[in-house]
Amino acid sequence: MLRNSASNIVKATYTRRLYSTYDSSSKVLSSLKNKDLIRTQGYINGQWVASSDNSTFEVNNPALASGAGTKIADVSSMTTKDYVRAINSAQDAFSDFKKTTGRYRSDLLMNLYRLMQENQDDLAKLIVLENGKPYADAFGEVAYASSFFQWFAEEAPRVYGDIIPSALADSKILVMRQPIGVCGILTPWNFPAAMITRKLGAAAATGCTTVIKPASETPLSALALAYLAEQAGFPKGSVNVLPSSDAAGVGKLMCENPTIKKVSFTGSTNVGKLLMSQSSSTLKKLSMELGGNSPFIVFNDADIDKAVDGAIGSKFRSSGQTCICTNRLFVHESIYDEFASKLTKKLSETVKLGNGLADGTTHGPLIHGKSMNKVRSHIEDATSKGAKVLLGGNKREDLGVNFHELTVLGGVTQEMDIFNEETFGPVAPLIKFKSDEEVISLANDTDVGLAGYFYSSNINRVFKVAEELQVGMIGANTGAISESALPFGGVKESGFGREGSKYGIDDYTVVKSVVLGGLD
Ligand SMILES: NC(=O)c1ccc[n+]([C@@H]2O[C@H](COP(=O)([O-])OP(=O)(O)OC[C@H]3O[C@@H](n4cnc5c(N)ncnc54)[C@H](O)[C@@H]3O)[C@@H](O)[C@H]2O)c1
Ligand SMILES: O=CCCC(=O)O
Repeated sequence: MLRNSASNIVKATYTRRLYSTYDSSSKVLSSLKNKDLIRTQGYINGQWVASSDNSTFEVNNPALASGAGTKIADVSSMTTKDYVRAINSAQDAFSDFKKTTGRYRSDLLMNLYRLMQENQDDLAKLIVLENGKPYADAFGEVAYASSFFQWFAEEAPRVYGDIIPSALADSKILVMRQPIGVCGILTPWNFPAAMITRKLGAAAATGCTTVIKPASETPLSALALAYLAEQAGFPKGSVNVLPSSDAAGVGKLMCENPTIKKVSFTGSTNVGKLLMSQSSSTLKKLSMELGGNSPFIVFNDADIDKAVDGAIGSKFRSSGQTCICTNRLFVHESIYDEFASKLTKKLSETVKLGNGLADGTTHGPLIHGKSMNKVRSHIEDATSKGAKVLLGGNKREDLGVNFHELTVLGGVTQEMDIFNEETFGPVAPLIKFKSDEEVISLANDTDVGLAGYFYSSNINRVFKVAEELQVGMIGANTGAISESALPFGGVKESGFGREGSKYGIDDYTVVKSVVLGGLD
């Protein structure tokens, strides 16, 4: 589904081993080729340490969310005291790391990229265990995640300054870009590796040091990356990874701590707003990659078969649990019936729900009960207001408590919750439209603006709609936009800052100007 597919980025052999649907998590862990990747303690100042109060939390497999074999591991729950130690060690490390050359940091990042390739199969299995996505998607995520290290390895030696002519004949203005300092990184569970590498790659390329809190649902992938960073030769203190069950306490600390100069967060808009208010006391530089409500528009001149494929990829990737997943599917009234029937037919012929490590699985479970509740409430609200279930519509408790059928709803309108809120689950709501003006206005009728998609064969329409949609990223005639070269980020309440791409460097640097006088 990703343009950075495993086949064209990472050459590691796809050595999938099939598991029975109900194999315990520990059996899968014990099958990993590189057991050193399995880490359950925090990584501070180059050392693996338990939490200062010895507390731990459970990491569970969402595909087996009840019964034997569910628990994957007990992981140290690092306290705010541990975080302060990590922040101080990152500050100590920064004094040397900021002086290293871009070429040196490029080599470190390239080492890490290669190590991820070598361990791609094991890293993918860890992702399946803790996130639930199918193995092929997890394998693709490792490729996608590692591509940020490759990308930023290539950017690290190219963090250029500038020379600006002065108004004074005897002066010149020199502009340099310097690393901002210690960065706090807070990431979600839906891409346990890629949301970290997209931030860590840019930070390390510029000479920043980092303190990383992975989501408590998916700390094992993050700790495996910390181990690989150690192997890649990152100096002690330059990368610290601290799992914790105290998200609110750690978030507040990171925002209020004066040593941390930047916080980068990926997650929901509500938590983003809270972090922004907590950061006001230190005027912290922030990057916010927040929630979306992506429109997907099929115009009457679209190639319908391609639009169906694009919609399936964009809506149901990771069972609808990505921030750029389609949330509202607008279809022109003249092709609505044909599109709806082709979409439901293709889904019913190709989808197999199940454990991500089982043979043939195309879609895995939701992450937890909170997500299931949102999916159920959106379906129930929409059907109570007149929407029709065209496909799916039910839980699949026979597979596990977190499984839900891929669902298509017809006749969705603006009054329904699903139109106005991000479902973050496998429900595609179809909405009919008549004119370009109407659909652009409907698509923009939301407080958030992360991604948008549309299919049209008319080049004039392509430019017009691309200009009119209020989003940070657009897929025109494609439902797959993610790659390291893309400036990733949103507008409106989807946040600010751009990750990946050449712009990704900007958020981790500050501009310093030197007026050089007396040059006559
Ligand atoms: N824009 C993006 O790139 C992107 C990527 C993934 C997810 N998301 C958004 O995230 C949401 C789904 O994920 P979620 O429900 O787990 O989001 P969430 O905001 O609840 O959690 C995201 C992360 O923030 C942490 N967190 C929770 N409360 C916190 C607090 N008070 N202080 C600091 N950290 C805190 C969580 O532990 C987790 O690691 C969706 O809205 C989705 O669009 C956005
Ligand atoms: O969910 C957020 C990130 C999705 C992506 O990078 O493709």
